[in-house]
Amino acid sequence: MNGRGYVCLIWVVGDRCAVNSYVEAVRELACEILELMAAGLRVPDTSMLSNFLRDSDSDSLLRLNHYPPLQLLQLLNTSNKIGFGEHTDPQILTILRSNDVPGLQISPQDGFWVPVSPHPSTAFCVNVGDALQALTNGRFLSVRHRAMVNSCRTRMSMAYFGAPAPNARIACPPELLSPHKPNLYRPFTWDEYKKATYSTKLGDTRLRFFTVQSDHDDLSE
Ligand SMILES: O=C(O)CCC(=O)C(=O)O
Ligand SMILES: [Fe+2]
Repeated sequence: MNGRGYVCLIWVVGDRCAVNSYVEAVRELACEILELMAAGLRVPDTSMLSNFLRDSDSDSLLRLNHYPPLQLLQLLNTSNKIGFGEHTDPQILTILRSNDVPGLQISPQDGFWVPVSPHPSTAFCVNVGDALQALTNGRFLSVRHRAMVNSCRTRMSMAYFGAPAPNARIACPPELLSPHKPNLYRPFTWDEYKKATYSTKLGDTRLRFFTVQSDHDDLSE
């Protein structure tokens, strides 16, 4: 247990070849999605977002989550139905798939949770992360989500988090700025954002430390 519920984080060490092929394929998918998003935003350089993931120093990662069934957890005298507490993903884009056990929920609005049905053989769930929200000046919003445990079945999920390189500068392109849409976030590096992530709680909205108005906010408050 890692203090985030009953999620068991496994860093992949098994069949490297299969894992590498999977990561390459989902990275390509994420890049194509980001290029379509950039085109939709009419950014002249449509690879401006995908380049972050293609960078050889990209901090992208693959995470496997394992949620034992509630019945089993109750034998251990714990009955927390939340497997992974509510949060937004800090990175640019997440490509997630799970086995056929439901559990993922998204919150389009405070206090409301909408279940996302699993489609293990036909569909991925794609989450906008905080860095993409900043890069698009809030045109795309990072989605708050959580994962519940199932009462009798084990749930497993696999998430590819497409991230920038540590020293990459996260700044909205000038084409997305106008007097009516001024910059919401000050430029920051991915390293700075990761530090903010580590020094706050899982469910915190860390982008607030990077809003233009909060230039002088103290992370330790
Ligand atoms: O297991 C899930 O469906 C969600 C996992 C998740 O949100 C994460 O790993 O960041
Ligand atoms: Fe997540």
